[in-house]
Amino acid sequence: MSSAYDETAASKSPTRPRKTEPVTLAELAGEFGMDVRGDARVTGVTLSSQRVLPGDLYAALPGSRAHGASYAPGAVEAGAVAVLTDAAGAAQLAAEGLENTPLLIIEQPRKVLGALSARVYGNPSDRLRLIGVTGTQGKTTTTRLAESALLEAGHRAGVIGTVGTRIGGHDVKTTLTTPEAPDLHGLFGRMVEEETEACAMEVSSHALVMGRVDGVVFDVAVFLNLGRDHLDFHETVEDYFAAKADLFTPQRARLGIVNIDDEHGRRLAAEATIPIMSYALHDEGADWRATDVELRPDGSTFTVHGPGGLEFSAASPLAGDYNVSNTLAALASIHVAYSSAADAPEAADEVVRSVATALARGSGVPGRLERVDEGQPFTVVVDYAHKPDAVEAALGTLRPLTESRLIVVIGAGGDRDTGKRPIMGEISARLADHVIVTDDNPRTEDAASIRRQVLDGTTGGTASVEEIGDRRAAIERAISIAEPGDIVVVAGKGHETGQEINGVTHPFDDREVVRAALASH
Ligand SMILES: CC(=O)N[C@H]1[C@@H](OP(=O)(O)OP(=O)(O)OC[C@H]2O[C@@H](n3ccc(=O)[nH]c3=O)[C@H](O)[C@@H]2O)O[C@H](CO)[C@@H](O)[C@@H]1O[C@H](C)C(=O)N[C@@H](C)C(=O)N[C@H](CCC(=O)O)C(=O)O
Ligand SMILES: Nc1ncnc2c1ncn2[C@@H]1O[C@H](COP(=O)(O)OP(=O)(O)OP(=O)(O)O)[C@@H](O)[C@H]1O
Ligand SMILES: N[C@H](CCC[C@H](N)C(=O)O)C(=O)O
Ligand SMILES: [Mg+2]
Repeated sequence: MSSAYDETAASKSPTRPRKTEPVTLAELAGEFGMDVRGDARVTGVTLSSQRVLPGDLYAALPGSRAHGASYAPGAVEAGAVAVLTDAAGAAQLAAEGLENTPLLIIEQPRKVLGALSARVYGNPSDRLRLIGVTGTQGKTTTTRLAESALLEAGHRAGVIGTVGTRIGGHDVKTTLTTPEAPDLHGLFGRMVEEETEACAMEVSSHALVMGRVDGVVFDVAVFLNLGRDHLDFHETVEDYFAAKADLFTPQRARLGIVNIDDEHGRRLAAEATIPIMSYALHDEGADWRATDVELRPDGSTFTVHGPGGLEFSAASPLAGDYNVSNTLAALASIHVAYSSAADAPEAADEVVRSVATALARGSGVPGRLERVDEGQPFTVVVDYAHKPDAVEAALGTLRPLTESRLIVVIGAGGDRDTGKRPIMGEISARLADHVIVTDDNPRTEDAASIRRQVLDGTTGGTASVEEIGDRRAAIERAISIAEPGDIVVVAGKGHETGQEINGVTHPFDDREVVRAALASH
């Protein structure tokens, strides 16, 4: 290995390994069946011209807005030593005056991108205990719980998902829930360098369809549930199920942990082509069960029953029975991840017992039933519920915990599935006492029209309803009317720190806005 590579910009980027063994275009072309023009020694891969580091292979892929080849000149300027593209991209490069740039050419380059990225970074995922979590609801919660409890129990753990990435307990900024394959394998490479043992990551259905987890074989894949979501991206629920089910095939995972309380989970357990272990709160036939469940406003305790008579107690820092289900999934997947052939037979039992004890010491999950407490005589909770099942779950959990009134501030995001809007309005007006319909991220849509669609759903409910478009004003109003014993829920944005309106993201954090409102209450 040349020590020069330690001097590259990669050594300063926390999203990449500091050191990689250079690989030549000729080697990559041979291994992945690509045409090659010229040669270069590649030390990294990226899909984004804006994140090129010197020595990178820039993957110029066709997209929905542009062909990546249009950004190749910028990529080369930033230090890319070669470009991976298709025939159309190669022609575009020539037209842009980049005819001498070393090239790898293949039809459908996205199909090789995952395996190629893994190769460039030295297949780091093979050296991690990898947990991949899919489902409509609960991915962030489950992965973050797994990571924080592993850390608390003394294991070096990482997590990748909607709230970003953490390596050894340190935040690393990533933007997609499931990063693109080159970024993902780079992150794994860094995790291996940081001596990470285990990584829990969210696998979105977009990621599966777009090949973002290609080149990864998960030690354990987890299926939480399937509800209404992303019907803007997947044409039918059947397509959406098929996208998620693809994770439970031998090329993607060695074993599946599946929630059989969920209708689609039962179907997956029957149809999957890898070994499956089931978990459930309600189905007594499941391999992993939780009994003696005690739900409190600030968390829950329960007894876990696993295979082979394994039994231990667990205490989760999160309220709600759905979070008991998420926690059970996290514990079962940790047990599987620590039960590889190379481990001593009892090792996984020991790990999962200590993790279950550590859970309550771990942090909660940002923006998931997150309480904002400034000593006020009522409760304020910020929750990322932005889909019908999530609104139902969060409000359904808080309703029986409410001594007086349940006040909900809610909206819906623009440029996303429109069908969910009235359903979210209906659920709010049925479960809450007072609903304030406001803006979420309008994106490029007319905010008033989105609110109208949410309001349309509220008409048959028992709650009183008002409309305040400005989200800050809506939150201030909710706080101003709250009385002792009330619970105020601010739904939809959770951990988000910005509000996107017409392409501009304005700083906005529900938790901070609540704190400011409480200060002047
Ligand atoms: C539908 C979708 O997922 N699109 C993703 C896709 O876009 P695209 O293929 O259409 O790309 P494009 O914008 O036409 O650009 C073409 C190419 O030029 C490149 N480019 C573009 C601009 C530039 O300056 N430089 C540059 O190199 C792009 O990286 C891309 O490779 O490839 C892009 C590059 O990686 C992604 O940023 C983009 O995600 C967009 C931003 C997105 O919003 N994705 C969401 C829907 C998403 O993936 N969400 C899921 C889960 C959500 C959930 O369940 O909650 C997630 O995993 O995050
Ligand atoms: N198992 C569950 N069943 C139903 N609702 C849930 C469950 N877990 C979490 N929720 C609700 O869904 C919201 C989002 O949870 P979380 O962020 O963990 O899910 P996610 O799958 O990562 O979502 P996203 O795809 O939007 O990132 C929570 O704030 C809560 O309201
Ligand atoms: N990953 C989700 C986040 C939605 C968050 C919510 N605040 C909204 O804007 O709808 C999406 O992009 O669909
Ligand atoms: Mg998530």
